[in-house]
Amino acid sequence: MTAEPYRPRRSVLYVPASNDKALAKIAQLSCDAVIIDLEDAVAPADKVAAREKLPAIFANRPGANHLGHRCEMVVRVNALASEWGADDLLAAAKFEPDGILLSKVATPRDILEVGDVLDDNSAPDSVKLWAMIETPRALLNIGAIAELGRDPASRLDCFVAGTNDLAKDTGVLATPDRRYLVPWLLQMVLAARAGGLDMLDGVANDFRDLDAFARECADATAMGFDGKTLIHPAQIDAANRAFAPSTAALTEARLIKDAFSRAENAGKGVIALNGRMVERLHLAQAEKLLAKAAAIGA
Ligand SMILES: CC(C)(COP(=O)(O)OP(=O)(O)OC[C@H]1O[C@@H](n2cnc3c(N)ncnc32)[C@H](O)[C@@H]1OP(=O)(O)O)[C@@H](O)C(=O)NCCC(=O)NCCSC(=O)C[C@H](O)C(=O)O
Ligand SMILES: [Mg+2]
Repeated sequence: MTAEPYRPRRSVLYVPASNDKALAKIAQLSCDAVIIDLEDAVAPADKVAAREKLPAIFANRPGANHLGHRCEMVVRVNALASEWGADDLLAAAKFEPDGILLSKVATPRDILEVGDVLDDNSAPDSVKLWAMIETPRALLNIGAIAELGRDPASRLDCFVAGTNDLAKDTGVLATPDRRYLVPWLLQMVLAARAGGLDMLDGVANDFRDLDAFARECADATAMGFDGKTLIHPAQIDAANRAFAPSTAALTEARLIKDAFSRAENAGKGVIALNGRMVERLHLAQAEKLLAKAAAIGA
């Protein structure tokens, strides 16, 4: 696997395809990506009409911002086993979204089958697959699913935690501190890293409580998530802040970079910096962080 340039996915907002007012807002939002939802945000009676809005939605695809980033457009389709899934997939693929988010994934086969459909329909390689990790079977199979990320032909690019469905299907209590979900969230991060995938945290349903939301973002950052899925525009700024490198981390990264660039440290694998051991792996980490900060203008 070669390292790809950093693509920010700090804030990823679900927008129900059935909600015209919300759809009209997309161009003004400062989130890194939107997920046009055909799945759980859309009532069964509205599913077909929601899918028929895709041409108009993609006709208004946002352009690049001042840093050259375009808000990614991803479509979440209904489970392939459902009556809508296959048609959703073919309809979404036509608009060459940045990603197609598969709901209720259970096994690697679910990803491979969709990849085959996209290949058969000549979808360009730029159309990636994102997978919801929201079923007990997905969690049990997560290592094998993540392994697909190591093969670019699979198109698998990103995992999204579906904590609402996980709580529903397992009976786990979703407490404000998410203590019973944390082991599974960490397992998702680990698997995503093994497969070279991005990993997005699940949604915070209580969208009016921005203090609780900021705490949840801080926890997600500490757990290693790349960003958070959101349900309301009010959550965007806090997510963008939380998943950006902190000032302290950037200061530390610059110190490490400066130290290794000094003549006396040339060729050294390990140095002492302010009483701490610093290795070249820390330099690589620091350079990655600085590149991330540059990409988001932090
Ligand atoms: C939760 C909501 C139903 C709340 O909507 P509403 O009461 O209309 O909120 P506001 O009045 O505060 O909205 C203010 C304005 O912002 C716009 N808005 C609201 N939400 C969005 C959005 N998601 N994207 C874009 N714009 C949005 C409103 O239209 C208002 O605009 P205006 O009137 O012009 O000022 C609603 O926020 C909502 O529907 N959110 C998304 C819900 C959703 O997509 N759910 C499914 C995904 S979550 C999930 O499935 C998790 C996962 O699968 C799991 O298992 O965990
Ligand atoms: Mg779900």
